[in-house]
Amino acid sequence: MTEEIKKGLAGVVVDTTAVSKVVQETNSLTYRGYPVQELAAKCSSEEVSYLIWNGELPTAAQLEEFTARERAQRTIDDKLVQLILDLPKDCHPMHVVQTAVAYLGAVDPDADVEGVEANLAKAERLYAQLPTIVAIDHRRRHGLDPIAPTKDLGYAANFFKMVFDEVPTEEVVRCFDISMILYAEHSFNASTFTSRVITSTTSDLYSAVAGGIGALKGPLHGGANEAVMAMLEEVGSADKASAWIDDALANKAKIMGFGHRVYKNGDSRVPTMRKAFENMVAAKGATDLLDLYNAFEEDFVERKGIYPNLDYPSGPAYHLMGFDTDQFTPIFVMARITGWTAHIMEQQADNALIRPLSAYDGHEQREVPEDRG
Ligand SMILES: CC(=O)SCCNC(=O)CCNC(=O)[C@H](O)C(C)(C)COP(=O)(O)OP(=O)(O)OC[C@H]1O[C@@H](n2cnc3c(N)ncnc32)[C@H](O)[C@@H]1OP(=O)(O)O
Ligand SMILES: O=C([O-])CC(=O)C(=O)O
Repeated sequence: MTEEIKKGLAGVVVDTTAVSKVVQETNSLTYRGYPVQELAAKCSSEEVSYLIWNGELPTAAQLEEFTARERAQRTIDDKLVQLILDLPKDCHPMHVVQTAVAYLGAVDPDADVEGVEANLAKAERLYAQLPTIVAIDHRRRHGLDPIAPTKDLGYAANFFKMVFDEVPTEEVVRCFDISMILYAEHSFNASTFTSRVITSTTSDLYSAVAGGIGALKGPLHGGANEAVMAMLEEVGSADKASAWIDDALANKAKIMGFGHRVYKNGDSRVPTMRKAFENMVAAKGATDLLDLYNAFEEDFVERKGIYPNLDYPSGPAYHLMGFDTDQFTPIFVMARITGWTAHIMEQQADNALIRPLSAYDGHEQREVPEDRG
């Protein structure tokens, strides 16, 4: 029998989803039917998370209840704080986030309770606590004590306060919030699919999220926002972009922040995030970085016809917000927790074990030799 191999599952439709729709032909993305650009223009990231989980935008009363629940759950227990503080300072922050999620699963007596109600409660708790986890990890690496979350600030502003002990201008907070909206969900990407595979075995939500974190870490996926910044720093300035690209292409390197499995003519989210990045450039007076960003993009697109993905503008935007490069992907986790958990609930509601086939190309069957030398 000759099987057709779909390497990387490219082009394979494996299930249905009502969470979001990515349309390659029109470069469009909708969450529960709403265009992501409109959500970014008109909503807070909290409203968008509510939408992704519940299928509808919240009313004012629903939003008030949801944000009150979120704010009330931000504090993490002292044992988890200590666990984070005890991890090696030079480990990747994604390992810290993954360890913290595994811990939260270990101490949740309802970890294995299935169903939307139980899983939504866990999803909301993770959403509320991930910023606290990321902030503590940032501060310990700088030799600083944790800063407790405050109930008086919104999701994004509270995160800045916990990381930097100050809240930047409203404009900077809004740029960050927009990145949270754009990163929240993207159909069957590698990390969401990983979470769905784990859920399909009837494993628990924490295990599925921890698996998603592992998949997101890789530079071909979420890790690209860190790799973009490292690359731009290595290039140095706009006038060096062309020669750097020459070298990279001669070495057959993948250029980080460009290309996408689904979008071949540009990522639906890039124009919105690019605008947010430009706002950050204006706020920080970082025109050199914008010049480099533009020169690099123009040169690479002209040569290869491969367009930037969301990680290209978000990496330098986070840099200008003051975050360390190796915290960019944990910040992505803070946003994507919403999408992952919505998919976990969707998978659980109509489950089939995900188990594809493979074509064998190893040794012919053979006998184990008696004499093995
Ligand atoms: C939030 C996110 O996860 S968005 C994705 C973030 N990842 C990155 O930015 C990493 C860089 N990009 C890539 O590696 C790829 O574009 C991926 C992994 C995102 C998508 O890959 P695929 O859909 O498998 O595309 P594929 O690898 O088949 O690319 C098709 C061709 O374009 C080339 N190509 C695609 N992206 C790039 C790139 N960034 N740099 C150089 N060449 C590229 C490939 O080498 C390939 O060329 P070939 O046909 O001569 O072999
Ligand atoms: O959809 C993908 O393959 C990757 C991506 O852009 C995302 O997860 O946001």
